Amino acid sequence: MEEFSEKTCEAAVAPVKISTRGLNLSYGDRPALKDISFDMAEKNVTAFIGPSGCGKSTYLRCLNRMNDFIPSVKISGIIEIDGENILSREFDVIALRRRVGMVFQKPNPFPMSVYDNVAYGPRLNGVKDRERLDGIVEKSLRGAALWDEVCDKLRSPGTGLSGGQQQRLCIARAIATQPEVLLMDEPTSALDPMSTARIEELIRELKRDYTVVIVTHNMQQAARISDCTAFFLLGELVEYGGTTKMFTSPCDGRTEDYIAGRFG
Ligand SMILES: Nc1ncnc2c1ncn2[C@@H]1O[C@H](COP(=O)(O)OP(=O)(O)OP(=O)(O)O)[C@@H](O)[C@H]1O
Repeated sequence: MEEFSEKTCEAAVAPVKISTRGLNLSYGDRPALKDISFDMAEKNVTAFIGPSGCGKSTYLRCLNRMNDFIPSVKISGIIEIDGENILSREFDVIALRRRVGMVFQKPNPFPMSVYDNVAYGPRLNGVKDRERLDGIVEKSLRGAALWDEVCDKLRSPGTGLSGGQQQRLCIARAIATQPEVLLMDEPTSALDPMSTARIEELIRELKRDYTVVIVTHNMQQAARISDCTAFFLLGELVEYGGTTKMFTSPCDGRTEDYIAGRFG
């Protein structure tokens, strides 16, 4: 494969997990992503920053082929996960969505109990044995730092938890199927500062086991939790590199202006 050395993150300390080359996406005739090429490392946190409408969520949705649901989308280029092109027609999308979990902006627990929310994915995958399910539910809730708060109300509705707890429940649900990659689209934007701090701490823990990709409008959040940062502007990846470097000495004037709050 062609080398794009400027598209690797100097702060990444692990092998490449997700490699994107020449990715273009348009909604009908309106381009939303233009010639995106970069590599994300395994078990790192990569943050996507940039003003509204610059293509961050669109790129995130490419990683689990959610854009397949939008009929007007035209896409070209390559995204490889572990060396396999996930955009190819032959790629098993159901298997991909098992490998790539997603957490959305607003907590969206299913209208069922805490237990059933977490057991939902494993059950879909054919796990029926009660003891095994109990084990998965406990492990996932512990992994999402929620177990201690809900272990005595597993049969209560997930929607009855606080907003921050609901978002951690959604994280538990996402990790219950043991994905390799966890996508998070502004996961704390609907939460109060305390719940946000709890989720940020959790994200730092999650990267022990998962490759985390997070879209955030909060620059301090990107600086606190990510190893590498990608700055998108008008569908282009303007700059990509180690978070510390990006926030202290960015290479591109547009990155500097955005980080300094001069636009966006
Ligand atoms: N389903 C869609 N149909 C048509 N255009 C869309 C669709 N989703 C996004 N777009 C357009 O694609 C562009 C990129 O949007 P996208 O949501 O990816 O940006 P974003 O950087 O994630 O924005 P935000 O930070 O506000 O979430 C925007 O111009 C948007 O209007």
